[in-house]
Amino acid sequence: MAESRCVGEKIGDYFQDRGLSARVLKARTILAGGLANQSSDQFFSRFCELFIYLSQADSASIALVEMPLEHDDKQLCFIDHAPRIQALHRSFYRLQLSQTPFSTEQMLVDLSAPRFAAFVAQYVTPARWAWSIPITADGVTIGYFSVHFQRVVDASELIAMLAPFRLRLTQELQGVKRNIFAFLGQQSNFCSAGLLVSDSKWHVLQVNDSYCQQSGFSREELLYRTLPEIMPGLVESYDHDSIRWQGEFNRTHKDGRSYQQQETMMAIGPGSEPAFYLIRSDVLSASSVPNEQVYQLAFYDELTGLMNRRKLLLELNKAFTLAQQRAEIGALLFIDLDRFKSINDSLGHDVGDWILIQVAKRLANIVRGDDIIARLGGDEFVLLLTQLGVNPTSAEHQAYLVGERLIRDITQPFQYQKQLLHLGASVGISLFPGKGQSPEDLLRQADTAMYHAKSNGRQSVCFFEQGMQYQAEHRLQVYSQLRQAIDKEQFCLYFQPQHLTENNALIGIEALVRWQPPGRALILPSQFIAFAQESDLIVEIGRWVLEQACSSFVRWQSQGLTVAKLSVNISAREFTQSNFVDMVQSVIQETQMDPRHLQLELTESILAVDVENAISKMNELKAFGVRFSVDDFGTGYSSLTYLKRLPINELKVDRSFVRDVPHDQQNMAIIEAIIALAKHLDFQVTAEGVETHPQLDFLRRQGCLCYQGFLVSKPLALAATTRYLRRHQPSNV
Ligand SMILES: Nc1nc2c(ncn2[C@@H]2O[C@H](COP(=O)(O)O[C@H]3[C@@H](O)[C@H](n4cnc5c(=O)[nH]c(N)nc54)O[C@@H]3COP(=O)(O)O)[C@@H](O)[C@H]2O)c(=O)[nH]1
Repeated sequence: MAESRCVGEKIGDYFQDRGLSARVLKARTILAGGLANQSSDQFFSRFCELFIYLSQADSASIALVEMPLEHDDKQLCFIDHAPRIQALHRSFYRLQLSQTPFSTEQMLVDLSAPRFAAFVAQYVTPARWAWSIPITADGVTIGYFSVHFQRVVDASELIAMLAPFRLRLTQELQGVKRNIFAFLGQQSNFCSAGLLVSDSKWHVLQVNDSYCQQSGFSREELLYRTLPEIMPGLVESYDHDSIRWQGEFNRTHKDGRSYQQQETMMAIGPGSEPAFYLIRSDVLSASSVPNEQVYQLAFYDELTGLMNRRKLLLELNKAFTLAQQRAEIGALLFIDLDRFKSINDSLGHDVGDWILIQVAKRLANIVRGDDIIARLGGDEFVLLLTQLGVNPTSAEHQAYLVGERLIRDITQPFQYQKQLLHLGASVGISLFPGKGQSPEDLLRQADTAMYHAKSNGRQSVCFFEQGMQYQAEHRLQVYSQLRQAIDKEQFCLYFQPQHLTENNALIGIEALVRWQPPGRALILPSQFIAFAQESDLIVEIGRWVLEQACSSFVRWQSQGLTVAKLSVNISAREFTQSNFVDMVQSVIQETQMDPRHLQLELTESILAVDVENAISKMNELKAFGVRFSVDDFGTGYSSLTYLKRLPINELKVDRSFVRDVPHDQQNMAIIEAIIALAKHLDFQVTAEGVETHPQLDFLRRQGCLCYQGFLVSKPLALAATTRYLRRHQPSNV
């Protein structure tokens, strides 16, 4: 049998092998460097180019799997491809799609098998091996990455090379899917005009039924070809400077008839360099859809009906010119919703979409006739206020009042079925026209100010100041350094022991992450965790921490070094991921950790966002044996009602309360109250940050079961933890 399928290797297994060869590490480094600053537009082609170079392959492609408009068969859209390899790659992808039960597995195929003979024969130097791996999101295959080789292939090496980039690959593919297919898929069913979408290199990515009927060609015959082949003369005539370009052409039907059609072409996608083009074709004798519809598709957000980024930039240009002519001030308010992501992740995209529509309606109620509202994508909205007068102080004040009002309106709960959903908003404002300021600058400045509003504790309004620009650049720098730290595995774990107050026996250890850049001092979590949380990198870091902590714990157990519990910190972004429970379970399985020893530390704020969802996730893991503690207890907002309903095992008294014991009577009273509450609810209590004997004596007297802190031990590196565990085994104490 010439074909070998790597049966049994599931995606989750790919990450197990940590004994990576120098070649793989070098390839990862080059890929990370080459991809770090790639925009979404360039990402796929750069990825393929680098992968071909590093794996000494012949060709590579990335394809998106999508249900077609007729719902008959799965479609493939080549995101990146060289025309000469299309047929070969396509036949391979089709084969993979037909293997439904194996669709989450990689495939390695010998192309000398008879079934590929017809395709291989078309090439002067056909590849010998084809390797393909699915790209999955939430367990669903959304695309494939495929590489073809002359040489014999080591699939495990390819997987190891790819592993750190899978998440980005998935995210980029999801972005394309959202942009293009949602856009065209929904519109084309009711559009009797022909519609095609091409990428910036003129490859046809999607076409609707009407175009197939007009031209007589099937979708299969049109996809993957180029616009110059299908519509000769169009690209050459197209005026890149016009927003919506139109021309008339004589076309030839598949059956040889010639007919005349009007073709309208416009660029879509963010920024000044469009990623896609939309082409509408109207057979001149029979057009029933108004051009208005095409305009609507290109300039308005499909979900909310608000203007999109492209239209906003056009309006901004107009507003700038007018403001300059009239010497009047305007303001741009950049709005980002707080907690939207948690709701979207936990309650699903339908609820997320519903919320966005409601927010759009509330914003519409705030604005005056001339003001403009746009949705830039995700949970980002923009309000453009014009004609705020000539006095900067007064203009600033008016913009501030609108910002405050919109925060107030958005903060009002949204009633979704029987649930009340709570959102917030952070608002950044930049005034215009400024010296040398372009519409794009204005948008960037308001975005930067919004970021500051968010880091000021959310729900606030912040004006742009020049110094913020430098901070924004700094953030970008930290982001790419953290990204590299993940790819190059520059993190390590420290462990802090936890002891019983009564007899000082060792009861647990808490895993605490550190960042060790080569040749530089160790970086504490306070310097990067908050940033990792904002940028979502925490999801990857968190998984790594859990894997490493569990693996170390299991290794200690196998050496006879026992300790009752391993605590691991979980951040809100990790917990609200829809696959959080699966992720924890798969790490437990991969590392063979006994879940009864694992305690996940969640903060009060995580639990307060969406209690029902938190309860269901925690119960699922509790059934598996996992335990939970509430970290930094007393510093956030805890409703006693939900505390009772959550499957919690332990409360951790925050070290800010312990710090001034025995001098601060108020904090001592709070500690007493927490311990009493825990007793009633049958939770254990661990006090954090214990540094002195009087603090320990006080906690012991109050009946606090466990403590951790510098008094007994600082967090220890791996080898020091092993020695510590050895010293504190019951037999050695
Ligand atoms: N999501 C994740 N968050 C993490 C992870 N690792 C850490 N963190 C978060 O960072 C916070 C700070 O951690 P760290 O700098 O490691 O500080 C810990 C201890 O060093 C410190 N500590 C412990 N005892 C004392 C003491 O006696 N005095 C004193 N001044 N500091 C002390 O407290 C931190 C442990 O606290 P806690 O987690 O609340 O138990 C940390 O709080 C996490 O929120 C991670 O992997 N993922």
